[in-house]
Amino acid sequence: MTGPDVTGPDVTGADVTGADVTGADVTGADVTGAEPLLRVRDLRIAGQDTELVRGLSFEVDRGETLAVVGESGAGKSLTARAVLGLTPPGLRVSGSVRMDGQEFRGAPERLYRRIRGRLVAFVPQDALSVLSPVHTVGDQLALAARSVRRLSRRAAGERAVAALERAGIPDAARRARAYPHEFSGGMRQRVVIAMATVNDPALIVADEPTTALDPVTQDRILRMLVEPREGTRPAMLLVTHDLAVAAAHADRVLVMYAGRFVESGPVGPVLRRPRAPYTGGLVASLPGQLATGRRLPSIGGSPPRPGALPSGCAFAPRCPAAADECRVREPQPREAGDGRLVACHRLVDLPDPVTGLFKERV
Ligand SMILES: Nc1ncnc2c1ncn2[C@@H]1O[C@H](COP(=O)(O)OP(=O)(O)OP(=O)(O)O)[C@@H](O)[C@H]1O
Repeated sequence: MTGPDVTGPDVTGADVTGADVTGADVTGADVTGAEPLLRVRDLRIAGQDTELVRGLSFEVDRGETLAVVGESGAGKSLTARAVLGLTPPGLRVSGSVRMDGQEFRGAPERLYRRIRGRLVAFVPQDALSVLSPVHTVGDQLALAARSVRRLSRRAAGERAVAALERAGIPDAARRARAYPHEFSGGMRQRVVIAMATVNDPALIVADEPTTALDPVTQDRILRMLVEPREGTRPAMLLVTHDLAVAAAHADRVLVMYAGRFVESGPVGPVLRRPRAPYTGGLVASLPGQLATGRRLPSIGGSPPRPGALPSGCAFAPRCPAAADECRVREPQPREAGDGRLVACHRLVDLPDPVTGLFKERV
């Protein structure tokens, strides 16, 4: 199925200028093996009279973790939800969301229900809330397995136990008959991982799944979510406000600001040598920078409300490098080498990295 918007002009829209991004396969209906697992093009999510996500394009390859970072309100969660077909009611979504070569944006809910679990699984912010208190853990896992596969009760039960075992729950066959409240906090988290992985999804969408947990537990859960199964590692779209989590778990990072694309690329280079001033500001305010004895720099001000965006680049009012052009036109993503895309008018004349711009700010 190929939605009309895949071939429409919106998909190759003006805000994606890099040759790789508008590559030949963007408009082609032919799906080749080279297509990434997830390809989002010109995603727009609008409320009553404000655009909340504004023309976002990105890709996630098989087995790769992409962290989506940015301050509160950047549109990270809405983007994740749009990928899952779970955008809150009342919001309008346009653009293209292709998974495994198939267009899903605008697909009927019954199609999305089928792919959620089988192709893509969701681990929400309040991950523990996905567990029902009135059913045994084994029944819940078996139900999740049967919702996407034709399985006998027995086979689904076996799949449930195998998922619990893989998630590190000892004596899984017996524990499958217990209710969530009978598990300790740590074991309940493992049950959630079993739920997310019971159908071997190719992509896991995780929205700040571990924010409330201590760093060691956080680290373990994120690793377990993408543990290879039968030699294949699931891909992950990881929404986080924590750059340290992104650095530890992601292969690539996508930085968002006020619903827009700011910068993307391999996580090490982007965080070590940010090129967009906004990324530079985020990196400069990492607590780790304190260890060097510098004052903690920060980006002055706060992000604009969706209904009160400035003209031009939304970051310009907070940007120490903003020029006249920045207050007039929104920058489009441009190739910046090393698999990097950067949306900044001043890309070519700013220091590389841009972190220094923020050193003297408090
Ligand atoms: N259902 C909704 N109706 C109207 N506006 C919404 C709705 N959901 C989110 N928004 C607005 O959309 C913008 C982006 O929200 P989103 O939750 O995606 O941000 P975020 O980057 O995930 O932030 P956080 O890190 O705080 O979760 C915010 O301004 C938010 O207030």
